Amino acid sequence: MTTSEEPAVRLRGLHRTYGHRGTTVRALNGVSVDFPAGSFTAVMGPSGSGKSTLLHCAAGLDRPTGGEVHLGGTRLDDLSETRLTLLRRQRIGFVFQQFNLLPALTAELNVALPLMLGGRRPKRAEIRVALADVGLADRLGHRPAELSGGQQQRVAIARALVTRPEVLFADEPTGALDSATGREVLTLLRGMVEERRQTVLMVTHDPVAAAYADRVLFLRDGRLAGELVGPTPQAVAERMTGLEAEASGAVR
Ligand SMILES: Nc1ncnc2c1ncn2[C@@H]1O[C@H](COP(=O)(O)OP(=O)(O)OP(=O)(O)O)[C@@H](O)[C@H]1O
Repeated sequence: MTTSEEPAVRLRGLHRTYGHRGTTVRALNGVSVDFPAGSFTAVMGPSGSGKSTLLHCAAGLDRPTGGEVHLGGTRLDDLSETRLTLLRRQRIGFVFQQFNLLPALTAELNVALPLMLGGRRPKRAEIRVALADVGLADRLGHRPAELSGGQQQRVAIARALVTRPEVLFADEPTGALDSATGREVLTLLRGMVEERRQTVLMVTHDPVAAAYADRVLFLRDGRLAGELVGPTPQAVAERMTGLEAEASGAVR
């Protein structure tokens, strides 16, 4: 269980290398950071800086090649595949850029699925509440193709939160949405943080999206390259411009 002193997620000396055509890519190169319970953190950085790798390692979707990942009091990086699958199912929620809903299932069944996979027979009422919480009480019987992009992402958020996970990981959750719809989704995530103390960790390219978080972490070449607490879109954009200039070699 997570106690008040314990961060929701703790990363220590995280390394992730990939072998690619005989060369080694260091996607993460020694990242240590804590994500407090009830906090909303955005991760930003130039393309290829390691954002998705960090999110995937922290969520137990990928294994680091070195270092430690702790979720509450549990160390993830050395769990067996079976225990890791179980832990992801019970304690982690994940939202993807492309929603990843099952096209043949209604919104109601998409949301019920994680509970069913966990061996439970979900009560109709709890699925309805989960969908009502994201403003979709009237869309229970719709399939993904019958919903707008923003509505599909809301179903995906309801699905990710129905198990009451300790941490919600979101990889570019507004990347496939127009800016107005994206803002609605971000307002929803912000509300989950404020009303439920939901811990949220989000990768984004968008300074406006990042400014919804309490804190923005910047990555460069697989390492932490600073943070902004209480970010504004302007401050985030300025940092990103600096990092991108460094990444392209314009500044050293
Ligand atoms: N499966 C893989 N095999 C080989 N290299 C990989 C793999 N996944 C990621 N990489 C490399 O690791 C580095 C970090 O990738 P990652 O996807 O984490 O970056 P990112 O910051 O999320 O990028 P983007 O903003 O473009 O999505 C990149 O150089 C990428 O090419």
